[in-house]
Amino acid sequence: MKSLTLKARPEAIEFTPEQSALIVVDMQNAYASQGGYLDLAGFDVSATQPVIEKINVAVAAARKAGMTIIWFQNGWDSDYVEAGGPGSPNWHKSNALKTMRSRPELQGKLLAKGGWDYELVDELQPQPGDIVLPKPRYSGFFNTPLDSILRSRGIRHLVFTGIATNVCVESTLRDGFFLEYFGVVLSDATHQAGPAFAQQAALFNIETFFGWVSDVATFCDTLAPAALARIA
Ligand SMILES: NC(=O)N/C=C\C(=O)O
Repeated sequence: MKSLTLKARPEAIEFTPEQSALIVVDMQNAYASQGGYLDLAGFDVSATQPVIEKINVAVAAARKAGMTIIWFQNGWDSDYVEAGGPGSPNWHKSNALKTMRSRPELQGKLLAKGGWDYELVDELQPQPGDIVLPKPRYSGFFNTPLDSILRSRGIRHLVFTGIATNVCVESTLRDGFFLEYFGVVLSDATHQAGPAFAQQAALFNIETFFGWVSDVATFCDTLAPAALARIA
């Protein structure tokens, strides 16, 4: 296995594709489509289409180079037992749950397994061999088998894409940092929930304290020799 050097901020980082995962965070209608949860809760999702396209490019390059692809889907059972009741901070802070409480006609629709809001967007669909993980909270490490899956495969580097940069992407990357994973965000394959400064702040935090920041073109250029070597 040959290690590659990815140009990134604040400095380049070495990784081996076979020991790295491309993580796609919550690219569901809830987060990326008009009429989905974020849109209904008042967040701007008008600029998510380019992000979807960039993620498709990054996923294809990662797959060709032999990286593991992991897709997260955020949400709960349709009775919202997994969301927690008033005894859970999630019940108080989740804007999906709050939106449904203020608009009862939406009850059972937002982030509920089996519904359109929960589904991944049509343009981004897992392929055989990819790993799809449901998650009940912002961090992909919480109450999921992510850590075991990564450790059993010897994966130490996590490349992040998805929505939202400042919530589930950052939460998962931070938890990964504490578990000794090296986290890299591809900034143009992510989008924030909230104003543009939320994206800038999340990327600042990641590049300064928790990980590295690169972009899809640089990632694909770096992987190209590994993909060619696998074909040859
Ligand atoms: N996927 C996310 O980053 N989610 C952000 C907010 C939420 O799920 O309420």
